[in-house]
Amino acid sequence: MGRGTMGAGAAGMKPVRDSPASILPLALDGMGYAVAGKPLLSDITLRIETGRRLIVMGANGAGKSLFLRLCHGLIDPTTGRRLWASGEGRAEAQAMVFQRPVLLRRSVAANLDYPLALEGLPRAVRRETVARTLDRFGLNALAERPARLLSGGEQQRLALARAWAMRPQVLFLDEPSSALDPSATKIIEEMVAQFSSEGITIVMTTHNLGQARRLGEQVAFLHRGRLIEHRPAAEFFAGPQTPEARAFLAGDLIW
Ligand SMILES: Nc1ncnc2c1ncn2[C@@H]1O[C@H](COP(=O)(O)OP(=O)(O)OP(=O)(O)O)[C@@H](O)[C@H]1O
Repeated sequence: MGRGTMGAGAAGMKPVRDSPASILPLALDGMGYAVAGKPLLSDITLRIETGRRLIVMGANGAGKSLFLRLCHGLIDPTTGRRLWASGEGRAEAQAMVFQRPVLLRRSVAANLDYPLALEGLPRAVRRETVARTLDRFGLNALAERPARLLSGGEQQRLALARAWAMRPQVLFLDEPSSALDPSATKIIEEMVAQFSSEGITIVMTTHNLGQARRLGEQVAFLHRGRLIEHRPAAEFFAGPQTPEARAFLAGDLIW
């Protein structure tokens, strides 16, 4: 893990709120999503366990982004159920980061502060949290820069740092490094691995098979809106059980 890149460790980082009850595991029970009667996701049943790293894979249009959006609660299932252990997936216990980060037209520091303020945290706690987050992720030199003028890699680092500062129990990542070069991708992977080592549950889509191998503990493979494999990553990569997943992995080798 690139300590130099990441700055100071998490030791001493105070949670922004008292230890809340776990919202996980998340059980999806026959979950589906249809638009105008057309099913886009069908009959998804799986459990997302506390502290795991689940990689969601599949070809373009397989339903990966919809899957994340449904889990996170941006949209609701039209069939089946999404059941958090806590009853509700409290918004403050989850975060989502997209392929293209959604940043405010403000400084880097203000982008970190904003969601903390929305949470109603006192100014002193916010100031300390922002300072520690900047320090931890090597963002000090960028603190006063307009966030939207950062490079793509810096913007994504900020988006992940901002999510982390909220101390989520589960982080949904939708192709967080697909627009980035290899060195920026490496930093994003290091951040994800650190979050995971702190106990944050990771649910992530990626088209990068190397990344899926490096970060995945479990793989959920979607094909045309259906979950056709859900297994430990090592088993999945050693021998996918379905012809669709085999073809997908073979395609990557040919590429
Ligand atoms: N609101 C919507 N209305 C109609 N169709 C939709 C809607 N949202 C998504 N779709 C369709 O559902 C399918 C799955 O979309 P989704 O974005 O989840 O795919 P994906 O696996 O993330 O693909 P990619 O790898 O290209 O990002 C696609 O065919 C998409 O066009």
